[in-house]
Amino acid sequence: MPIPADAPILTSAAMRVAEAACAAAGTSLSELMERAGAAVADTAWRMAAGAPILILCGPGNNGGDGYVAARLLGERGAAVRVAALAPPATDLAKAARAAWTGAVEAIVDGLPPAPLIVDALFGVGLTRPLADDLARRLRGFADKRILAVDVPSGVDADGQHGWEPPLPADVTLALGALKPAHVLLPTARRCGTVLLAPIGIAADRTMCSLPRQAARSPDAGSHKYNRGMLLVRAGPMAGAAALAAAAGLRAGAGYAVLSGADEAPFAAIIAEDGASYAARLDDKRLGAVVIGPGYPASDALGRDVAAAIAAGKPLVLDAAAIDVALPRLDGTPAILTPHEGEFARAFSDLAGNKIERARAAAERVGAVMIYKGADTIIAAPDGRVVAAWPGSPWLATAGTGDVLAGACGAMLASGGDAFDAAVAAVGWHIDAARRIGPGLVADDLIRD
Ligand SMILES: NC(=O)C1=CN([C@@H]2O[C@H](COP(=O)(O)OP(=O)(O)OC[C@H]3O[C@@H](n4cnc5c(N)ncnc54)[C@H](O)[C@@H]3O)[C@@H](O)[C@H]2O)[C@@H](O)CC1
Ligand SMILES: Nc1ncnc2c1ncn2[C@@H]1O[C@H](COP(=O)(O)OP(=O)(O)O)[C@@H](O)[C@H]1O
Ligand SMILES: [K+]
Repeated sequence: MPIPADAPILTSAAMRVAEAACAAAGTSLSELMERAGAAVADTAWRMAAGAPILILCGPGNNGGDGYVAARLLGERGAAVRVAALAPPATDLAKAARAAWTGAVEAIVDGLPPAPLIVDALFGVGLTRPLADDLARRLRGFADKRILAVDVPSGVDADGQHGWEPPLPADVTLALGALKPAHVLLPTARRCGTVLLAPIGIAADRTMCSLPRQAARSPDAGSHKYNRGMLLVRAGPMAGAAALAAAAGLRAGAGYAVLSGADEAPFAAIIAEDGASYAARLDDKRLGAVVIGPGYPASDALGRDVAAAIAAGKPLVLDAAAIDVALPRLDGTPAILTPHEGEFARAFSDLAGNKIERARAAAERVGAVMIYKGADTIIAAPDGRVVAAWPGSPWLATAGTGDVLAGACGAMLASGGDAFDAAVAAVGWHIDAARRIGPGLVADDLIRD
């Protein structure tokens, strides 16, 4: 399901800080609610296309947005009804309720539905799961078009609890910024198409969704070495390392060496005996080393990882190489690419949602983390985060992680910040997968 690219992601606490800063700078909270309600009204107007609309309002400011939207839709001539769970409890919601001159029905069994339901029950203020009765009544509307205001009600916006909403949305209109729940499973898949209403808050950009243009292009000043010389160290399953090396070239490396393999998928890749590995690590032109694809834990892996760390070159560590390297990374610029199982093994003590765990792991290791999965999170030791939801589910097939490791190597080898390199690699990987689509096998990503 689509999500706005390069959009800020704020927790509920950060939203309240941004809201207060806005108020301090002269924009009243009622103006923010008016803008939010206007954005809800516009989206509902387009989704309803003339059909009747039922707006479900909660007691807080999420409900307030619903009352504002009802008033504006009524002024436009839409057939709009309002049903409330409880009287408004905040001053802003009370004022918004008072300005709605129509009837307010109760959310009870038998409440007549409408083709479009606007869910303005709870937003970032939800503190516990919805009551069973309410959840059951909401499920009764599941066959209607659903527009969720900020988040589908019942979802914990911060993504701390994976509470499932009784009424998954077709469209979720995020107010001011995305929230963690829009980009983390299991809730992200309940939000439908996520749209962003920029209501005028100045959102911190430490956490963002994936930028649209992530791939890098060569220019007139490029040559094979400054585009990046990549060394991929093969283990016993040389095919995985070959995929990584080929992906490295496809993703923009100028030169790829596959060490410890007899053959490579492209003639352009230099496949050579592992005996020259140490000499390759010493090559001043070498931009990055990838190690881990197809290389299970063994003494040999330990030696090869240690040599790469000692060489001080930027590293991409995948699979078993992650565990081997962990205690001794020591400031070497690196990208680690664990999937769920590898992350759990290496960072079993970390708690919190996937963003918090990825961040804590990055900070602990002093390296960039690509915590893979359908809701991939990229985290830097300084706290920066990019969330890559929704990716491409066609990537759920063997070997695509090896391809990603190679792409990371390519981006890292061309120089610059390891976090930017990781973001570029994840973007390249997802773009390539989307171009291929149905039937994708990992080899397609390198033939592309
Ligand atoms: N922060 C901002 O910058 C803006 C926020 N706005 C809206 O305000 C919302 C947040 O408003 P609030 O903080 O008032 O919070 P909510 O409206 O999300 O809900 C809070 C209310 O629900 C009650 N509650 C929480 N969990 C419940 C449960 N499980 N069952 C029953 N009652 C429950 C609380 O006691 C409180 O009365 C946002 O999601 C957004 O829709 C917008 O008006 C515009 C600007
Ligand atoms: N359901 C999914 N939706 C989107 N991307 C996925 C999904 N499942 C896996 N991926 C992506 O596919 C890749 C799989 O990597 P990994 O698990 O290491 O596989 P392998 O070791 O077989 O190469 C990762 O980039 C991951 O983010
Ligand atoms: K809502």
